[in-house]
Amino acid sequence: MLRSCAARLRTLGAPPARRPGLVWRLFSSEKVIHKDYGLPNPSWSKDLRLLFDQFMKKCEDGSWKRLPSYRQNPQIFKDFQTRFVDPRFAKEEQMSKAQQFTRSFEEGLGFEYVMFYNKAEKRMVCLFQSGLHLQGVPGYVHGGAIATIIDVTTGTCAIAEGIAMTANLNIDYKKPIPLCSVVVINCQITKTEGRKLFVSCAVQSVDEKTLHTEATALFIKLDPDKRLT
Ligand SMILES: CCCCC/C=C\C/C=C\CCCCCCCC(=O)SCCNC(=O)CCNC(=O)[C@H](O)C(C)(C)COP(=O)(O)OP(=O)(O)OC[C@H]1O[C@@H](n2cnc3c(N)ncnc32)[C@H](O)[C@@H]1OP(=O)(O)O
Repeated sequence: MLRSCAARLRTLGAPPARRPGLVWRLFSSEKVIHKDYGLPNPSWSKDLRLLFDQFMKKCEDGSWKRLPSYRQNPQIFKDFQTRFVDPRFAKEEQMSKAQQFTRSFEEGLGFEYVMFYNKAEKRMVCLFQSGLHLQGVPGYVHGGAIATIIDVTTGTCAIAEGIAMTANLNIDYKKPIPLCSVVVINCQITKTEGRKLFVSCAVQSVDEKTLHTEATALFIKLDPDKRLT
């Protein structure tokens, strides 16, 4: 498994394939191309590509939607920044350089993933391939990296309902995740109580035979009249 990961990484010197990105126009003549990281790249294994294709098929009837994914703060957070980020701690110039943690690694070395959302079922599926720089004990993914991708998947599921932050995250690590393997992270909103969103999550192997991790999370929708700090 490790060897096949290394072999894939050797191909990364090749020029990146052209892939669609989001174009944000700042001024009429100025364009910034934002690369969509939720699309296949040369580091993706056969498993990840096969699952990606299966889920893209599920998108054809509109029940599932692939979520694009960018390094910079997504547009949905622009309002968050204005309302909740204290300019004393985060200067505008710094904020323009801020990156989503999970997208800040070199291609193939960190978190390679794509998420699919089913609005009717309030369900999010993340297809996740861990890179060599996410190692914890030798040959396995670090527990903090697993917590991170669970937080991001459950968080994105919650944020689909409105801007929210993690208040609580409980994780049961049942079986270690081999480094460079692909796992399927399945989560769903199970209950909503006022501003509280309860999300359950399971991390399974591609063949669904191994349950690696289970988690529950509580997200709180932010009150626009309350400061965070
Ligand atoms: C398909 C479309 C998708 C669109 C998605 C698009 C883009 C997504 C792109 C990127 C997604 C990135 C996802 C990132 C996810 C990562 C999330 C994080 O990591 S957040 C960082 C970690 N969290 C924090 O730092 C939060 C710190 N805590 C707080 O700031 C506050 O506690 C709070 C969570 C904001 C809540 O504070 P608030 O004052 O608003 O609430 P209250 O305290 O009044 O509580 C309300 C209610 O909740 C109960 N509560 C609060 N905390 C807990 C807890 N820990 N456990 C249990 N219950 C809790 C509290 O008792 C109140 O209950 P009640 O009303 O019944 O009294």
